[in-house]
Amino acid sequence: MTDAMTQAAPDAGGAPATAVPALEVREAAVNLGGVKALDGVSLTVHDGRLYGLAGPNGSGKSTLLAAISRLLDLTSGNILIGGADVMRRSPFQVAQLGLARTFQTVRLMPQFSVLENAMFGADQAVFGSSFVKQWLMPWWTRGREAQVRARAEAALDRLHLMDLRDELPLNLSYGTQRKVEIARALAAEPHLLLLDEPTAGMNRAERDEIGELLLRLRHEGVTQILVEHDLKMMVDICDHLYVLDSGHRIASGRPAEVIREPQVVEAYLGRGRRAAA
Ligand SMILES: Nc1ncnc2c1ncn2[C@@H]1O[C@H](COP(=O)(O)OP(=O)(O)OP(=O)(O)O)[C@@H](O)[C@H]1O
Repeated sequence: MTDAMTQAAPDAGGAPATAVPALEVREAAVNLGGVKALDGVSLTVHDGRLYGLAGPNGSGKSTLLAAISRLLDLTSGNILIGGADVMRRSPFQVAQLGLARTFQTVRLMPQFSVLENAMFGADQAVFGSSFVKQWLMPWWTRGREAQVRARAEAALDRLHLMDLRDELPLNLSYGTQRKVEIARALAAEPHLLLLDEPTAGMNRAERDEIGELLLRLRHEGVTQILVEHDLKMMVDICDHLYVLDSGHRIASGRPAEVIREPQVVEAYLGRGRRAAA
């Protein structure tokens, strides 16, 4: 299916396509140490929808999220967030466009409490780059701190983590640490949220809880891209599914239909068959 068809299609539960997409990836290519981690990938993400990004190990999903959040350079191609050219901006400036993300491996700061970790997520969104004000106007800083704390507490509350606000991350289970990471991203009150395997290491109940949270965020208008190996979860909650394989986009469309496409089945199963042979 082409992107033009994707935009015209009445995706299940999706909001109408807007004139300026929340995100456009145009022919993105990334070479990493001689490997074509991405090779001409294009995709379009519309406001307020929940997109799945699937693909077997090494297909380029994390590389794509890293490029969108400006943590690595494209070799060629372009990425636009709300029409703004990401490649001309620093990661900080990209966050200012309303982007927040979680990482494949937990990246909490172990010496800080759960609440303080969540406050880091809100910090940049509230303080922006007004460093001079922070030094010269302590009363301004105190006011902003209260805002940061309130946002962090609201985000922790959404994930039922307020009882753990004073704990250090290392005292928490891996699944709970992942939830703190999601809270940190939510504390930024993002418009576009990238989630790299947010349920890895979680039990079934925790996965269901995260699935419900992402659906709630979707109903609140947060545009999301979810990288996830659990295809059932993708089918259950995503409006649209993109599938990568070996750095190429191999499928795009309604999740329940996409996972049955022969090239998707081959990408997931063929690899296992070839390895077993
Ligand atoms: N720093 C790096 N140097 C060289 N090659 C890399 C580097 N990081 C990733 N790659 C390669 O780029 C390709 C895409 O990797 P990427 O991590 O984006 O895949 P993925 O779909 O996220 O995989 P997974 O599901 O296992 O997380 C793989 O072939 C990987 O080995």
